[in-house]
Amino acid sequence: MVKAVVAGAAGGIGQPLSLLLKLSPYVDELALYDVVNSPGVAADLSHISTTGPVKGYLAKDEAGLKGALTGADIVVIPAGIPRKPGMTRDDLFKINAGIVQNIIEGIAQYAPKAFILIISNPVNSTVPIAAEVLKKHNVFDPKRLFGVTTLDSVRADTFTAEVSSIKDPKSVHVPVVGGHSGETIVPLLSLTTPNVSIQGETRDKLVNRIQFGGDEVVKAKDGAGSATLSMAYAGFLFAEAVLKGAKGEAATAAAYIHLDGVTGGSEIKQKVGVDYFAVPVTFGPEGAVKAENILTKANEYEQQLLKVAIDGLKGNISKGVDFVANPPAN
Ligand SMILES: NC(=O)C1=CN([C@@H]2O[C@H](COP(=O)(O)OP(=O)(O)OC[C@H]3O[C@@H](n4cnc5c(N)ncnc54)[C@H](O)[C@@H]3O)[C@@H](O)[C@H]2O)C=CC1
Ligand SMILES: O=C([O-])CC(=O)C(=O)O
Repeated sequence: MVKAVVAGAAGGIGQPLSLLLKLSPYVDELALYDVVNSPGVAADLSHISTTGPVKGYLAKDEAGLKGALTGADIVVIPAGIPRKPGMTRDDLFKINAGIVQNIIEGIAQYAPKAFILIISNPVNSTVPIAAEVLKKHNVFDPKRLFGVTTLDSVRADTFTAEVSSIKDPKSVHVPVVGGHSGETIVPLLSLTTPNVSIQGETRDKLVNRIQFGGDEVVKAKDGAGSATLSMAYAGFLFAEAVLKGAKGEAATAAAYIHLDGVTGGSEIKQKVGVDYFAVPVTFGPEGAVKAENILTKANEYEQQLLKVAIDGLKGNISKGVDFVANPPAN
């Protein structure tokens, strides 16, 4: 029996993501947690004729976070505020850092073995925050904590198909590594399958579009938030990959992970010099069983992109670690 929890379930991502999880054969029970409206979303989804109960939990209720998390196998976290035009993901840190910290405190207490999937931005920093909180409670397992970067992969596949006139974007796979914001997102177009040849200005524009795809949506939504539906789809794909692996089925997807503690991770860490990096990960019953070092296969142009990404990630990671080590005065 697999119990999945969505924390931030009443939001723009949370609702469609909960819907997709309700439809998934890999999920037997759904708990929806939020500060508002989660019982309503749960009641709505519970009328869908797929098996498995759905229950809503509000932060202010007695059962609250504890009720939602107890017995959880997987917790997906899209709780927090989204960007408005003119903001960077890092501008969300001030509010979202504390929200993620609070939810992870609950996971450390009530579901320390759950797979944790963090969507809340800035992912480059919220994942280190989560790791530090889990470490404080002596329950940190790098194989079970993931920053969800799947939307970058989904965009890379879609946009690359567009410029290569490939009809079905699902038949394209572009490995995307690094982090999840602007220049920390590194698509390795030279390693695309099937092989595509995209050069010069077309390549530069494509890389830029993948790196700043989030801004495209923020701008188009014009103050009403950021990507929600494509993110719900991407988050669902990632959650299913983790759950397939847990069942012993073959599953691989890129994720932003703590490199120590995952097979192959220390080799990658030696190259990038930071603790966290998004790389292709293979999943198994214990979570991440292998991190694939594809960075050495990147071409010269991509090596330059990697350098810039690593520089950006350093600050994002230390900001997250520092937030837990030296909590800001209220
Ligand atoms: N990793 C990725 O690729 C992506 C990440 N995001 C991020 O996901 C987050 C959520 O985005 P949206 O769903 O559009 O925002 P939203 O504002 O529509 O929904 C967020 C939900 O979180 C809830 N929430 C706030 N504080 C909470 C708390 N302490 N505990 C539980 N729930 C709480 C809100 O009540 C709301 O229902 C944002 O930080 C956004 O930047 C968005 C798109 C892609
Ligand atoms: O752009 C944003 O703020 C939301 C996000 O992470 C994305 O769409 O990739």
